[in-house]
Amino acid sequence: MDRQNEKALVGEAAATQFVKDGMTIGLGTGSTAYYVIKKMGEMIKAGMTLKGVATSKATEKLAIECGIQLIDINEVEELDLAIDGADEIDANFYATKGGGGALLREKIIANAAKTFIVVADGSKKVQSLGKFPLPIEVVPFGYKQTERAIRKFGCKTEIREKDGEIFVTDNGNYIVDCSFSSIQNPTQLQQDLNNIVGVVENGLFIDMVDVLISIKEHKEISVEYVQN
Ligand SMILES: O=C[C@H](O)[C@H](O)[C@H](O)COP(=O)(O)O
Repeated sequence: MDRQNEKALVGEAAATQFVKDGMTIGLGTGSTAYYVIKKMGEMIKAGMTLKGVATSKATEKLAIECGIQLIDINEVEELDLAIDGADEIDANFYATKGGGGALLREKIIANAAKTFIVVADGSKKVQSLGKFPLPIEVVPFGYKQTERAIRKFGCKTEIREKDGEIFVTDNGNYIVDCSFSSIQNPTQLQQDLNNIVGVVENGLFIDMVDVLISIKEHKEISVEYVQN
């Protein structure tokens, strides 16, 4: 099975198996979450009533195209589910996110959800996190100072760019992409990174994933429930 098919399969499985009539859902960002949102659009056309909270402006646009009624995160106390992709996920179900720059809103929305579901093609499962650069959202003021402070944790850093310009997140911030050869203690690292002045949030999602829907050996869907 190729990667695109895997993304479609896990995304559609998340929607059909977990999304129920009347729910309010956190809508993820990226090429895997895309299939969840598309499927939800079909479910609404077939008669279901659903509301969504978007994790990015790109997702907002897609959700509107799919006929999903969007509400503001501040209008709800909690969400029934949030369904989102990941850049990497390890055997402890610790994930990294933010490849698309949406990590801050994604983390706020995942935290607000009763159940946080990650949908991941087979390539996302890793022994230890760190092969994919870890995104960290920082405020623009003094970003080079913040970047230097991040580097003290043993990574190479790059300020993310798009079309030759510094990439700006939906929140008006920058992203520092951090290459660690391997992240040894993700729990400690996420705390240390968030203690740096100028860091808004990091892309480590520790003890947050409740369900992982992925593809086993590039063949079949696997649904794993996590005890947090
Ligand atoms: O900021 C983007 C998100 O964290 C994405 O969910 C993550 O990068 C995975 O994206 P994709 O499903 O496109 O690989």
